[in-house]
Amino acid sequence: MKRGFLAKQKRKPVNAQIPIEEQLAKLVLSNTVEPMNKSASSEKIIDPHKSKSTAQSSAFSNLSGCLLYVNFRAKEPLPVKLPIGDVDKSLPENYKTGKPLWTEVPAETTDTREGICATTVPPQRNGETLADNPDNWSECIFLSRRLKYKIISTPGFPAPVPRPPNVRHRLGPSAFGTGMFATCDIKMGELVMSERPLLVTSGGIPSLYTPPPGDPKPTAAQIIQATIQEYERLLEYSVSRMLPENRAAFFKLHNAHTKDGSGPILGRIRTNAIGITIDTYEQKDLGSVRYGAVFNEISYINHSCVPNVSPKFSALSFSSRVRAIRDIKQGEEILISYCKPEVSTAERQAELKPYDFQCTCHSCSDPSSDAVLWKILTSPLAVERLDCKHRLMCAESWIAEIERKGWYHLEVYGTHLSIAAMCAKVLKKFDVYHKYENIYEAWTEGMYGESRRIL
Ligand SMILES: C[S@@+](CC[C@H](N)C(=O)[O-])C[C@H]1O[C@@H](n2cnc3c(N)ncnc32)[C@H](O)[C@@H]1O
Repeated sequence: MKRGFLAKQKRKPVNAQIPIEEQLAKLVLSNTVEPMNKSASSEKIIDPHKSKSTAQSSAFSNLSGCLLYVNFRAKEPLPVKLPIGDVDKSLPENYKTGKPLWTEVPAETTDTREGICATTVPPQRNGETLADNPDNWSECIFLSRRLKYKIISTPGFPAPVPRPPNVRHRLGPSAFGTGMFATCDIKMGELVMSERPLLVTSGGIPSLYTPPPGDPKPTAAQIIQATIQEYERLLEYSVSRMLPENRAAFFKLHNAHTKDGSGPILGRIRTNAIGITIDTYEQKDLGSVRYGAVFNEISYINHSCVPNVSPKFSALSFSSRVRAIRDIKQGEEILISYCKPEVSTAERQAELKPYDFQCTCHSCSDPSSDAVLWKILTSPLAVERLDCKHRLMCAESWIAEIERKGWYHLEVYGTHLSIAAMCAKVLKKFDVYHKYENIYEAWTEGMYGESRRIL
């Protein structure tokens, strides 16, 4: 429990010695709502255990494109908010677009150098259409050419996009525009649908605009606007590589960013992209990096702070699987959370601002929900000192409370399921043990895309 109002927020010190304009000149544009760390933006291989926990903690975070990162000389990048709403869109005086800073990477690349690239995953050969590959292709902007090589050289790549045995979802009108709905009852852990993204964009865009020497000093806001413009050019190139039906599907998506300087492509990314973790296999190491993905169908899933599904990305099939984290009834709307789960109502509402709506879910509407959330998040500590019998009773009452609230997206639900199962085993209540073990396995399948056993 390191996030949200439980966390002792360590604010990164702003480097006072370096003027903001200079810091902004080395701008890194991030799409994810989570601060990108150095390992993510440089695609460094990271500890697989750590990468697992990152994947878990970010299972629900959507991508709002609400942060800019300034890669100034200090060690940690400084996050700066991307503009939202009706803002001054003036550009630096004498602003001209520069030379493109990206390269195109051939289909079966073995290029492992650093550098921004626009590429297609899986490799698409000249003239291939959806009839040749119904699983589709993703246009990608990677911060290093090495990432594509790592993905396509993973043994077993590309695995087919997994499908449920029958179609379990449809798109249709919802209270929030278009949404996704269940076409049959779906059990906790089951696959609702899966899909390869239309577009995958880097978590960070380094220094796409630098004011020419001798030019009048631009303001911080002008540098942000120029960077957004440069980024849109790269995005235009990537979108121009799409199959026409994919491009049409992309431009059909909602754009909540029409007044803040975002171009039509960045605006759609900020409205519709979902944070994904790309885990790749290279020699004996797992590399894990954060990107953002826009989908033909998954991007129509609306938000609730009380979601009923979790999307999880697999690099092997290069697709996201949407699984139920609780039983879903036929006709129910499928909902994900665009914000972090374990934070207060005010923090969630602030995170949702770039999507341009006010959440009215029952957690947001209930003034007592923050206090209950706090109690639930700290509850495993309270049961720690109890004997097995009372620990089981307490864990069961927290499980019931979480289920009443519908907060299956909280990791603490899994904690209490495993506490209850382990206590029941010690007390030789094997029917109770199996009950919680089964729920735990189905729930982990839904939450993390893999069924985990209680050890
Ligand atoms: C990723 S899109 C979802 C699909 C969208 N409903 C559509 O018709 O294209 C995100 C947008 O959907 C709307 N939306 C999603 N969840 C919402 C909610 N809980 N309440 C109100 N509007 C919501 C907002 O306009 C938001 O910017």
